[in-house]
Amino acid sequence: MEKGLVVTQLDVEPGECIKVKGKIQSDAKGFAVNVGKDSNTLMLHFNPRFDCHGDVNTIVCNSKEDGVWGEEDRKADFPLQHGDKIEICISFDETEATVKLPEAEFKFPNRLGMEKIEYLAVEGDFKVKAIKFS
Ligand SMILES: CCCO[C@@H]1O[C@H](CO)[C@@H](O[C@@H]2O[C@H](CO)[C@H](O)[C@H](OCc3cn(Cc4ccccc4)nn3)[C@H]2O)[C@H](O)[C@H]1NC(C)=O
Repeated sequence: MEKGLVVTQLDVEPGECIKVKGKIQSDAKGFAVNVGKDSNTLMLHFNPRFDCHGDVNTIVCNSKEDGVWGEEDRKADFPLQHGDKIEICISFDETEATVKLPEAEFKFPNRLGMEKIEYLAVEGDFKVKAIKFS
């Protein structure tokens, strides 16, 4: 399977923002935005599922430590639609990560106590248009 976008060697600190602008494919089954240290150590796996892994219209968040997934956190809201052009803004502090979407905001605990984000990956049915760090 083709990999999506991967950015390494980042140094994103608490309070700073990672902005990923793009389009959800019109036939999207799901996509994921991963941030953390590397692919095996994730502060946040933000995974909107339109219809995959047995979930329909569900946002699943999780962490990954040394390659092992943590406990999933399923969000109540699903403010996304096929074909949406959106900007996803991810920031964090010592206690939690925040994901801001155009019409919703989600929190996820900083379970690993990460003090910087060095890795960003976007996978699945999301076409990245731009990335901005602010
Ligand atoms: C009930 C017993 C089985 O539980 C199921 O176990 C599955 C395997 O662990 C869980 O699915 C995994 O959940 C992880 C988060 O907790 C990740 O989402 C795993 O996917 C990683 C991944 C990303 N990608 C790239 C990608 C991402 C998005 C769309 C297309 C490709 N390929 N594999 C995904 O395979 C799935 O969320 C879980 N379902 C439940 C309800 O717990």
